[in-house]
Amino acid sequence: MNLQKEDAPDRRRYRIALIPGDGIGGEVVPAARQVLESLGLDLTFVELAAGWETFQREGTALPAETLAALERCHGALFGAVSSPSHRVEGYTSPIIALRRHLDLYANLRPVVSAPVPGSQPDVDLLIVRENTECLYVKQEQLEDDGETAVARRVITRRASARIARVAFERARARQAASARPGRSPRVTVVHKANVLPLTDGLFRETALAVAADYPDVAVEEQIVDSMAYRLIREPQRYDVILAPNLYGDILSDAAAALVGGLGLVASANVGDRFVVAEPVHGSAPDIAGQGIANPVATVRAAALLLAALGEPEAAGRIERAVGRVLADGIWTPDLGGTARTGQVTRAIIQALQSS
Ligand SMILES: NC(=O)c1ccc[n+]([C@@H]2O[C@H](COP(=O)([O-])OP(=O)(O)OC[C@H]3O[C@@H](n4cnc5c(N)ncnc54)[C@H](O)[C@@H]3O)[C@@H](O)[C@H]2O)c1
Ligand SMILES: O=C(O)CC[C@H](C(=O)O)[C@@H](O)C(=O)O
Repeated sequence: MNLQKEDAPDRRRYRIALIPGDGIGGEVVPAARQVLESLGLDLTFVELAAGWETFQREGTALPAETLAALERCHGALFGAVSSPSHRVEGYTSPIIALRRHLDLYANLRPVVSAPVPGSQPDVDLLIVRENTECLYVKQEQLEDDGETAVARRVITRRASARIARVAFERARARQAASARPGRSPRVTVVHKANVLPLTDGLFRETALAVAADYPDVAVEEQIVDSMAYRLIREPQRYDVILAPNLYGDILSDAAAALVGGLGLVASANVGDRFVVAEPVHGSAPDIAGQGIANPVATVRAAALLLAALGEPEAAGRIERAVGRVLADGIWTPDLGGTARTGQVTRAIIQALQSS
């Protein structure tokens, strides 16, 4: 008997947390939810609070109920939060807190050419960003004189080794999936060990030691400033870029600019037991509330979430539908178009249904 997937006894159910957050998070997460709902998978959604507005309402940016509810979910889709650029007593970025709390130690950010204005051709790279330490331990202090501020930057061999393994494993997997036909897999280790030989030196040394276990994957190293330069000059030469937390943060926004912008680029925060997918962009206060946010990055984040949950086929369907909509020129203003968030979302759902 040929069972429809919906009738199959082994059909898996997923409980997915949605955390819209602030600003355009409240526009692009509902858009991605509609796309997920149109797939015919067995998904239930739980909407959870976090962010600046939550902080103003409840005195915490990441309520205990949100953390407790996440325990009962298979994975989460996060929108974006508005973190203030000045110190606010009691506020801490919920996405940074979630990464550490859930030990989501790998931040995976695929950057791929798109059929949109401003995208470089033939870019297909993956930024593998360490996601738990570096300056993100957030241990800052103002000295007694009030004139000097100090931040602690932590790099450990353990975290460097586990993120390096992720990078080399992904390089292998990308090769197997022929992400870059005819080219050998390669990991570029980013650091600033010429100036920071202890912290970045440890990251570099650990990554190069892990490389020895992957003789089939080429390894090279690149100092972060020249990495920024070469990334923009010749993005096509890169495959997997392995970076400590802050360098990975900065390089991923720069890389997004090479393929059509922040409206298109997604990421998955992955640990051994949980995944939180999110767009690379923030809450975009400059366009929030206007209905013109590009939903593609968050829709792609939903695809990364499904892939991480073990539904690569559904993830591939979403990616192909997004590709078709972009190729058809259905673009929000960030891409030079006039489409609104809802139009792009409906076009993606239509493309899914006709596939
Ligand atoms: N993971 C997160 O929650 C996250 C990530 C980055 C920034 N932030 C926060 O977001 C806030 C705003 O930061 P920012 O302005 O520096 O960066 P941003 O990423 O929010 O915006 C940068 C620029 O890109 C544009 N943009 C971003 N996403 C877009 C989309 N989907 N469609 C169309 N245009 C888009 C914005 O309009 C803006 O011009 C800050 O408070 C910051 O702390 C949060
Ligand atoms: O603004 C925040 O609360 C977090 C921003 C966040 C980061 O990792 O620094 C963002 O830049 C990102 O790349 O996810």
